[in-house]
Parts: sequence; C-alpha cells; structure tokens
Amino acid sequence: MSQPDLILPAPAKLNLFLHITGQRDDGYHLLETLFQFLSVGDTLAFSRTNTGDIQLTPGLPQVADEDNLIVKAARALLPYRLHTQAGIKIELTKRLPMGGGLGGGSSDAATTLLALNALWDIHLPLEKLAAIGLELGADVPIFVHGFAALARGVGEQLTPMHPEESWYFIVHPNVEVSTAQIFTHPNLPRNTAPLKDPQINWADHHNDCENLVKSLHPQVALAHNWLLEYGASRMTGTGACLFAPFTSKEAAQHALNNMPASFTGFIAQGLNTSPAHLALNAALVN
Ligand SMILES: C[C@@](CO)(OP(=O)(O)O)[C@H](O)COP(=O)(O)OP(=O)(O)OC[C@H]1O[C@@H](n2ccc(N)nc2=O)[C@H](O)[C@@H]1O
Ligand SMILES: Nc1ncnc2c1ncn2[C@@H]1O[C@H](COP(=O)(O)OP(=O)(O)O)[C@@H](O)[C@H]1O
Repeated sequence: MSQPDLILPAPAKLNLFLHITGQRDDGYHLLETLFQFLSVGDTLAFSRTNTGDIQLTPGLPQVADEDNLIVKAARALLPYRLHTQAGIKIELTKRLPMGGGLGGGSSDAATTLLALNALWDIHLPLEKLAAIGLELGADVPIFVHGFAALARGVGEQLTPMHPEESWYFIVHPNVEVSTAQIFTHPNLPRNTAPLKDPQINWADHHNDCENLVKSLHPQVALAHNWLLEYGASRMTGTGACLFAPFTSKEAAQHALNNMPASFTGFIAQGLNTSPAHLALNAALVN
C-alpha cells in the first residue's frame, strides 16, 4: 500500500457561548458565538488518483456518500481543478460523535476543502474557500479560516479572539440532537441583545439553546447536573455535548475517571489555531 499524499486532522470545536440575536427572513438564525478548536477530532488521509472521481472509505453507516459533507466538499471543488482527470481517495477515521454540537461534519468538510485546494493545485484564497464552505453548512467557514473567533451573522462574520486554551472535559449524554429541530422550535429564545464589548469573558455568557435541549432530552439535563459538580459547565452548539474547563489535564482526567457509565466523554485541550492549518502548513513546507 502506498502512503497517502496528505494526512490532516479535522478538529472538533466548542461554542464557548452561543447567543441568538435574531432571525433572517429565510429562517436562519443570527448568532453571536465564540468558537474555539479542540485537540481531538477526526483524521482524513488523502491520496491523489488520476481517475477523475471521489472515493470515500469507509463511508458512514448513517449517511449516504452523496450526503456526506466530505464528498459534498470535494464535489464543490471539482469545477476548479486544473485537470479533469484529477481525482481523490479519502480515508476517514471518525472519532467525533455525530449530532453532538462538536462540528465534526463541518470540520471534515473544511479539512477536505483545505486539502484539495492544495492537492489539486487550485490555490483559492481562504475567503473564497470559506464562501464555498458556507454553502455546505454554517459552521464550515470557521474551520476553513482556522482561528478562534467571535462569529456573527449565521457564523460567517469572524472576529479573531484569544480565549484561554484550557483543558476541557467533554461529556456526551449519548443522545443525538437535531440542529434543525432546535432551530424550528417555538420555545427557542431568539432575542438576546447583541454584545456591546467584543472583549469577552465567555463564562459570563450563556447558550440560548441549552434550556430547550435539556427540556426535550432529559439525558442532557442529567449529564449537566452531574458535570456542574466540577464547576462552570455548558452545552456546545445545539448539543448534546457539554463541556467544563479545567486548569490542568490531570484535573480533567480525574473528572473523566468518575463519569457515570451512562455517559461517554473525553478530555481535550482548547486551541486558538486549528490543528488542520498547522498540519497543512507543515506538509507544504516539507
Ligand atoms: C448553531 C451551530 C453552532 O455551531 O450548531 P451545531 O450544529 O454546531 O450544534 C451551528 O452554527 C449550526 O451549523 P450547521 O450544523 O452547519 O448548520 P446547517 O447545516 O447550516 O443548518 C442546519 C439547520 O439549522 C438551522 N440553522 C442553522 C444555523 C443558523 N445560524 N440558523 C439556523 O436556523 C437551519 O434551519 C438549517 O436547516
Ligand atoms: N462527515 C460527516 N461527519 C458527521 N456528520 C455528517 C458528515 N457528513 C454529513 N453529516 C451529517 O451531519 C449531521 C451533523 O453532524 P455533526 O457535524 O457531526 O454534528 P453537529 O453539527 O451537531 O456538531 C450528522 O447527523 C449527519 O447526518
């Protein structure tokens, strides 16, 4: 077996807070949310082919290949290839839970855009790559740009931020939350006042989806009640995962060791630069 041409991580993200400040005419919600990357994520290995097509191995059992955000991202770049016979084989190592609010699908899509932009000699600027990504999902641009940021609009207007790179304990209550269901629910709060000062201590803010998700999914409320014993903790995105910050890896590991068997969890470090960008830059230099 020959070695892949490029191996890149697709990191998870946390929404350290998530305010909903309004709704657009097309139904999409206006957000103010602070994104930070995590040191844990999926891994994608890319091998160039000259068959002109896109192969994904293994696919995801729950998602048809044509709906997989990896395949959709690769397809979106087909028109920009210099050579129509340029193809790609992508091997996916999936670690992130789906529908967990950790952005795994969006991150996989962004990593694919970054990789093929290089491997297919496309070299679009990141701004253009992020615009292509936004068509695939509201969270794709933050992963394409690769810096921790306060996101406004539907997640595409980014102001770089530098939250503390804490260790986190992330708890998955083992339920999957549908983003579309939360955003169409009548009880979702939609009128949090926009922040006046972008210098943010994230712990002072909140996640507008949290109470609704906990009322619809009691397992999330149970997990949160347990995690609150370890201090400030919060839901990420539209759930279901919850996170709590720790000052050391050991303290986060201690909480993980005490976790009830009905939940799953992991520890990870918060990162203000995406490991996908660090790995891509390192590969391009070598
Ligand atoms: C709210 C966030 C915060 O990170 O939640 P998570 O999905 O990560 O939990 C994201 O922006 C989600 O982004 P993403 O998961 O890419 O959403 P999309 O595929 O674009 O949209 C899924 C559905 O959610 C709704 N949606 C999404 C984003 C948004 N700002 N307003 C919305 O109303 C739309 O109804 C859309 O049909
Ligand atoms: N490569 C992928 N990885 C994960 N989910 C994907 C992927 N491609 C498409 N999806 C779809 O996107 C949905 C949201 O996935 P994900 O990004 O992991 O969750 P979240 O948006 O809650 O963080 C999944 O339930 C799945 O149907």
